[in-house]
Amino acid sequence: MLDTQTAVLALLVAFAIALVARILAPRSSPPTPPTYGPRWLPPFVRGALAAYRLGKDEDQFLLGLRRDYRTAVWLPWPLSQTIVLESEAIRRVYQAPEKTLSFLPIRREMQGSAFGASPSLWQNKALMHGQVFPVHARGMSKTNLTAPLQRFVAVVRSRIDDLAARVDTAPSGSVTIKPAEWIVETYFEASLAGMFGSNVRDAKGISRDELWTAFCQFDKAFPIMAGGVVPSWLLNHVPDVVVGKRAQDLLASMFEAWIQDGLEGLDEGVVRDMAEIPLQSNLGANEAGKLIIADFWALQANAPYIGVQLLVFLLQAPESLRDDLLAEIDASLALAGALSDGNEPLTFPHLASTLPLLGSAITETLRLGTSTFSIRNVEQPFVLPTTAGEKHDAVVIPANTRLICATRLHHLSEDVWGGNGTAASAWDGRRFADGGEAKGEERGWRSRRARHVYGFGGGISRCEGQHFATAELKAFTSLFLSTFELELVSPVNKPTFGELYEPIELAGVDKPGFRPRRIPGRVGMGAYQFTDAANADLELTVRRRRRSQA
Ligand code: HEM
Repeated sequence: MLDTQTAVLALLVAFAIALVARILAPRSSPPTPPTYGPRWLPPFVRGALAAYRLGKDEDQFLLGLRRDYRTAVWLPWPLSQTIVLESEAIRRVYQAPEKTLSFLPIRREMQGSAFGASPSLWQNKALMHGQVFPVHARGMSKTNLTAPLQRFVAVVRSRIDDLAARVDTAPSGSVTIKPAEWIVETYFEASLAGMFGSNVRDAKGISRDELWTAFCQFDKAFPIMAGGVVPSWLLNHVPDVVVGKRAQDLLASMFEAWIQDGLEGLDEGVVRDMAEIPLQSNLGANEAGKLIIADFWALQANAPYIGVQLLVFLLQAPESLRDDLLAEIDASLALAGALSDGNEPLTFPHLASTLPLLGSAITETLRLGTSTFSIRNVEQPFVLPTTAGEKHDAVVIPANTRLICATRLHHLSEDVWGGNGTAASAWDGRRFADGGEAKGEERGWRSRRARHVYGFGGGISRCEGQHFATAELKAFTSLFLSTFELELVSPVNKPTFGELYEPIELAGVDKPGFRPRRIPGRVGMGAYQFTDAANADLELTVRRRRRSQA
C-alpha cells in the first residue's frame, strides 16, 4: 500500500510531466477560413453560387457572409479567393508589406488582361517595377499635378459659365438639366483636359461623343476582363467584352496617333512620362498608347460618379448643413481671389486648407458610395485575428492563394460608425468635420476618423489619384454651388421610383432620402455608378444664386 507521501510525490511528478509535454508539444497552427456554402454541395457549385449571389445583390451577399462566417471565408472556383470581412482583419491586410501580401504582380498582370498591353511589356518585371510604377507614383504627387489641376478648373469654370448663360436667357430664370449626365460630362471633359491636355482626340479626329462611348464600352467590360473569373477561352465570347475590346482598340489607336504627333498640347506630366517608357524601350507607340489607357480609365471611372452622389446627398441634407457649407465655400473663394493673368487660385494647398466641411462630406460620400475589393497575392501564410466569440482566435490564409478585402462591410459596420445617434448606414456630412468639443469630443477626433474610410482602397494598393480626385471634387462642387441655387426634382411620387432609386437615410432629415439605383454586378470596383434609366430620370432645377445682402 502506498503511503500518502509517495502518492503526493507521484501526483506531482505526473503533473510536471504533463506540463512539460504540453510545453514541448507542437502547437497546432490556426485553421484556414471556412469554405462558403452548404457542405453537401461540391466546391465548384458553392463557388458558382457565391459568384451568382454576389452579382445579384452585393450588399445582401456581403452582409450574409459576415453574419455566417465573421472574419473571413474561402470562395471556391470560379472566384478562388478568401474574402476578408471584418474591420480589424482588413486593417491588418492594409498594414502588410508587399513581401507578405503582394499587389504589384496583380497590377502588372492587369496591364495585360484589362488594358491590353503585350507580354513584352507587362511581363517585363524590370521595366514595370523599375520604371513604370515608380515613375507613375512620382507623377501623381500633388507637386507634379499643379498644371493638370489648373486645366481641370479652367474647363469647369467655362462649363459653369455656359450653363449660367443658358439660365440667364431662360424666360423663367431657371433651366432643368439631367445632373447625372451634365456632371459626369463636366468631370470627364475637365479631367481629360487636365491630365492629357486639350488635343488628345485631334490626331485621330475622334469626336467627344465617340470618346465618351468608347470609355463607357471599355468601362462596362473592365470588371469582367480584370476580374480574372471568366476563363480566357470564354472571355472573347462574352458580348460586353467583344464590344469593350473594340473600344480598347479605338482608345489605343487614338493615343498612338497622339503620341506619334508628339503628345500635342501636353508639355509635361505623368501621362507624357508614362508614354516615354515604352518608346524608349523600343516597344512602339501602340504599346505606349495601351499603357496610358490605364490612366485614362482610372481618371474617369470613379471621380465623376462620386461627384454626382455628393451633390445628390448635399441637396437632401439638412438646411443648416447646406448654409454652413455655402458660408465655407464663399469664404474659401473670397480668400482665393479672382483669376488673374490666367493664374488659377484654386490650388491644392488652397482647396486642402479652406474647405473642411466639404472635405467631410466628400469622405462621407466615399464611405457610403464605394465598394472596393483590394486584392493581394498571399506570399507567406497570413494570420488574421478573429472576432470575440468565434471558435478559434485566429485563422490563417494559406500562401499562394489570393485574398480580397470587403471594404463595404467595414463602411457599414455599426461597431465602427454607429453610436452618437447616427446609424452607420446614414449619410452624415458632418461625420468627419471637427468642432464637437462642446459635446465632449476629443479635439480633432472626427477628422482623424477620415483615415479609416477606405473609399480609395488602402495600404500598398491605395489609389494614387486620391489627391487629384479630392481636389477635383472640391473645386467643382464649390464653383457649382456658389454660382447656382439647385433643387433636385423629387422623383419620390413617380411610379418608377422603386425601380430607379434606392432609399438612403440622411442624418438630421426626417423624410426618407434617395439616390439613383446602382448598376448591379459591378461589384468591388470603387465608386458606384448608376443605371442608365436612373441617370436619365434624375432632374435638377438650376437658377442663379441670390446672395443675401449683408
Ligand atoms: C473619387 C475618385 C476615386 C476613387 C473613389 C478611386 C478609387 C480607387 C480605388 C478603390 C483603387 C484601388 C485601391 C485598392 O485596390 O486598394 C484605385 C486605384 C487607382 N486609382 Fe483611383 N480613385 C479615384 C480617382 C482617381 C483618379 C482621379 C485617378 C487619376 C488621376 C486615379 C488613379 C488611380 C490609380 C493609378 C490607381 C492604381 C493604383 C495602384 O494600382 O497601385 N484614381 N482608385
